Amino acid sequence: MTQQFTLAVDVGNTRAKFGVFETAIAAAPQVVEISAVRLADTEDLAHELQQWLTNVGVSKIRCAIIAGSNPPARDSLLESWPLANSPPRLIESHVDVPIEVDVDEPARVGIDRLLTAYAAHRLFAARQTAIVVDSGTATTVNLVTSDGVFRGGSILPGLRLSAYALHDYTARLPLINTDNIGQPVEPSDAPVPGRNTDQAIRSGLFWGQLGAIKELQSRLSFAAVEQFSDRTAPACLLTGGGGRQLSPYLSPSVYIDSLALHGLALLSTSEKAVNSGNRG
Ligand SMILES: Nc1ncnc2c1ncn2[C@@H]1O[C@H](COP(=O)(O)OP(=O)(O)O)[C@@H](O)[C@H]1O
Ligand SMILES: CC(C)(COP(=O)(O)O)[C@@H](O)C(=O)NCCC(=O)O
Ligand SMILES: [K+]
Repeated sequence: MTQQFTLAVDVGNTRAKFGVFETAIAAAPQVVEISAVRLADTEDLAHELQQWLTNVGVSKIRCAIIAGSNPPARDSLLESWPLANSPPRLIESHVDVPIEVDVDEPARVGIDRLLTAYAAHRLFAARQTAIVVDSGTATTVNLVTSDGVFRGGSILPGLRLSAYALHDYTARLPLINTDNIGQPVEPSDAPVPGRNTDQAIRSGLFWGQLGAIKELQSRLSFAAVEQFSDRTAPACLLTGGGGRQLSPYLSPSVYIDSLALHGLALLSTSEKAVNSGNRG
């Protein structure tokens, strides 16, 4: 069995996610390290990546693979790619992801949505309907039927974006900080009924986001049966920077840190990547 370390990079609209995986043909990629850098906090992603690899002590990257919903930031990282011996394979288009895409315009679907759908079906919900929730800059709630076909989904503003929208487009609403990666939200953090503006926004944003996701989950579960005759019990997979906050309230659901990276790591074990010469 060929064993190797794969570097996967997913450049989102808020954060770039870095992952090192142990990958082997015909085996699920194993996480070695995952990290994320806020784009607003760095001028030089390439330097951050290099620094991170040094810190985690992974010196022998055998192949690198990159994608992202934020092409300008992705491209600036590509231009100053720090690993001369491991030029990254770019996953840019739906034709690079081995998943059938049943929507009007497959080319317009965010590559992050396809990668999470692919990882969900191949790694976490192989014989089930999968509902994939990515709580990122935007929140996306997507359907993958048990035959592994991406059926589309819904896009709504994410928690942070919604907080900014309330502040930026009103005269009197304060900017509420919703950032809380890794910490579950307690009901006391978002009290209902809110007794002041701060609490009203907090509870509106959090329970509203949660309610929207639940409604979409229920509609997608119904659509799986009614439109696609898919009667398997749906699995709900949750990822993204807001995922951990939402996860306790979306049960049963499984939270997976940076699910798109898992999709990239899995892709790196496919024939095309193995033969592409991306070896350090
Ligand atoms: N410290 C934080 N900084 C930024 N976003 C955070 C933080 N904590 C939680 N979040 C949530 O994570 C979301 C961004 O998730 P992320 O996975 O980084 O998105 P993207 O894939 O779009 O880059 C924000 O909208 C916000 O709701
Ligand atoms: C919806 C998204 C902005 C989500 O990106 P993210 O918030 O995770 O950075 C991205 O998937 C995107 O730009 N999609 C293009 C339109 C579509 O998926 O149909
Ligand atoms: K994303």
